[in-house]
Amino acid sequence: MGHYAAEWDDKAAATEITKDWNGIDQVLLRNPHGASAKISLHGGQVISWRNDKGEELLFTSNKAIFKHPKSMRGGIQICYPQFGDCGLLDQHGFARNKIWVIDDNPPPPPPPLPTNESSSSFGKSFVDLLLKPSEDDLKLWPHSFEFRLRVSLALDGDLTLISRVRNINGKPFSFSFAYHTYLAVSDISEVRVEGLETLDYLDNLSKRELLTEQGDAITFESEMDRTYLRSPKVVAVLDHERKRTYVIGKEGLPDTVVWNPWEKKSKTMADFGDDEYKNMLCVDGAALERPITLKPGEEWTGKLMLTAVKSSFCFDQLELQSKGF
Ligand SMILES: O=P(O)(O)OC[C@H]1O[C@@H](O)[C@H](O)[C@@H](O)[C@@H]1O
Repeated sequence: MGHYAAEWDDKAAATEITKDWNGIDQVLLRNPHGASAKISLHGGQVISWRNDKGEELLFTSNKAIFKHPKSMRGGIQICYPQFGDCGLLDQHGFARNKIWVIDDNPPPPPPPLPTNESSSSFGKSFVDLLLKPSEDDLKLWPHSFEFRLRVSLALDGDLTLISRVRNINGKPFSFSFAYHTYLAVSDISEVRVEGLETLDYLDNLSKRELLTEQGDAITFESEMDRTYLRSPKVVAVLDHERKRTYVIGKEGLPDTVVWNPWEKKSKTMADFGDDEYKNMLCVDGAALERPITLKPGEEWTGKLMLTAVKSSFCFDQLELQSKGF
């Protein structure tokens, strides 16, 4: 097992494989300070991310349906090769409903930057999952690809997901992509999203009408389903009641989706509690407006980095730079 997880300096156990609700393998990443992440091979879905106090940072519905092949409501879902219903495939594409495999012999992580103390803690415990299309997938979407998903947990508890999609087809193909990320929040009415002010967005609640964000930070008082276009590399979600800030960093992912179903839609979702909209917010790093096109042999990389800090913490530019953003 140790060959796909780099060892911690203090030799604390870094990974463990157990079974999920369907008897499908899941990988537990742990760091020596008690932070952890759980990834199911079902969908390559991150199903838990806990800080060093054992607090769960991702939302999972109490009514989630844990039954293959449907993806579970919550965590971080991989939406590929289609986002939403903009295409011929099922909603959000097939990747989230497939069984991925662990790569027992992954390429090593890049060496830490010598000048930078905190980056040396980056990506020490990781797993690489692979997805290749089945014959049935190729009937629906006739493009051969290899999808490598690396999930890493750092010493400071940061969670990083790196997706690499390679075209192993004879012809170019295009796809859209999102990390559909369910953040756990204490009360959606007390939550603010910073970093998306003044941006153009597509309002998915009104036929993808193109609008411009007018307000300061985004706050919530009704259903929201928007795709912010060409958003910055870093967006922050402030949970005032819990005094927690999520910092969402991204690379290769120009867009950001913000989704909360609110009360009426919640009641129509079989795998979601009527009041659970109060305790979640989806903020997805995504590539939607302009689909990614890969020529034969080309590879695309999309990276998401999640940090959860106390709201009093000042996440200044230097800190971001030290983490590679
Ligand atoms: O119920 P699903 O397929 O997981 O999708 C949930 C939501 O996911 C969001 O990302 C979309 O913007 C919404 O339109 C969608 O309703």
